[in-house]
Amino acid sequence: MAAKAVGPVKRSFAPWRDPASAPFIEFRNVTKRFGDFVAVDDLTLTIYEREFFALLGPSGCGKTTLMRMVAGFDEPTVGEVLLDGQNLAGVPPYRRPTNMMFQSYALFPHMTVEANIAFGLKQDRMPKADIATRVEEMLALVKLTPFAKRKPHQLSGGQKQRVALARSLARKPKVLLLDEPLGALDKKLREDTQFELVDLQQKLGLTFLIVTHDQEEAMTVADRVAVMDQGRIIQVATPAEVYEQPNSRYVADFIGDINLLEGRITVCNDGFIRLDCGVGGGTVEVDQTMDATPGENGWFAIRPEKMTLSLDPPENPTVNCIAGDVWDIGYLGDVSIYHVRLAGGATVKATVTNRTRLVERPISWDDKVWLTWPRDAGIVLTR
Ligand SMILES: Nc1ncnc2c1ncn2[C@@H]1O[C@H](COP(=O)(O)OP(=O)(O)OP(=O)(O)O)[C@@H](O)[C@H]1O
Repeated sequence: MAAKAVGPVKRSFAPWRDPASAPFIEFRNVTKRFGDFVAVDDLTLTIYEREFFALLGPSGCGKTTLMRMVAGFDEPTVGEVLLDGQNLAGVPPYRRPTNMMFQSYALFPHMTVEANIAFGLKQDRMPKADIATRVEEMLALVKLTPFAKRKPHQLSGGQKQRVALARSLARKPKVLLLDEPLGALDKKLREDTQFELVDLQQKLGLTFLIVTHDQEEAMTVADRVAVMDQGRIIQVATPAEVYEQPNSRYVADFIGDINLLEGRITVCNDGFIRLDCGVGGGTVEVDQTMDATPGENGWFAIRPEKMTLSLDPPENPTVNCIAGDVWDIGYLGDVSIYHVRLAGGATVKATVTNRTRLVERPISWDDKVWLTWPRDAGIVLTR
């Protein structure tokens, strides 16, 4: 993910920081077992109204199961799921103010776009005239008015995705549940659609819960992200927080690219930590406040784009400076990723932005280089 910007700049919306905010979706000590297998493990989570919330994690970590418990396709084995203060236990899916949009879209192939959008409304026995108005409104919302009479096979992947979205929104759910909604789209269309989704969510003022294993997608669309592992939430925070202040090696490593150097904490004062990373990493000093004791093991975590690579040694190389040899260079166009092998044998990645069009490579294979960084560039993790 390199030095990519962290999502669109969002409104100043942060109900999770306000103790007076009422929870909207609440998981209270929820466990979900399938036979002996624990898919969700004693999980507690609060999501707020109008939030765009992303569940992120590797395959099988329980993301979809969580979402299905909101939709009513699964019930918790233990614990409660509440929506707007109401316990959802026993409420069937069609009685819940939620709608789930699947990756496959599940459009009816023999029906036109407008008939697909109208389907749920007919089932709800909405008066015909109202259905027509609502369908028109939804078509305009997803910019598909000219395609109303087409069948799904006459649409592109992105258009089908928008029909599915219009159909999910037609019944005006309070919560839209999106399970890998953009999985079928190519990268470029996917990126455009992510911004459209955010736009739509803000325009409608709805709560969106998205499941994805694409971390860039989660970072782009979400107000907050929950990073999951084996049925548990490891960290819930804004995209910038999970990127800049991961609470563990698991989160640091799952989101973007990161270098982890193991060491021993030698000094830990208020706002300052020193770590001895041995021959490979040298002495690291970090501006950070944390609970740790000298002597404890720690990991210095730093993103590749936060290191400066140089052919010349720095003037005062006592801390936050390591030397190594360029072992590999990955040219990605916008940036190059340098793999630098340290004396101890470990490899560190550093990203260099290719600002000029020059194909000249000032730093090349086997060059001896120095990596430096400021004291606020990385963080120390103890788990
Ligand atoms: N109906 C079921 N019966 C038995 N096991 C299930 C059932 N549904 C899910 N599981 C198991 O629970 C775990 C979590 O599944 P879930 O679908 O929630 O994962 P996920 O994080 O959404 O994964 P993916 O990203 O692959 O969709 C998996 O190991 C899965 O095999």
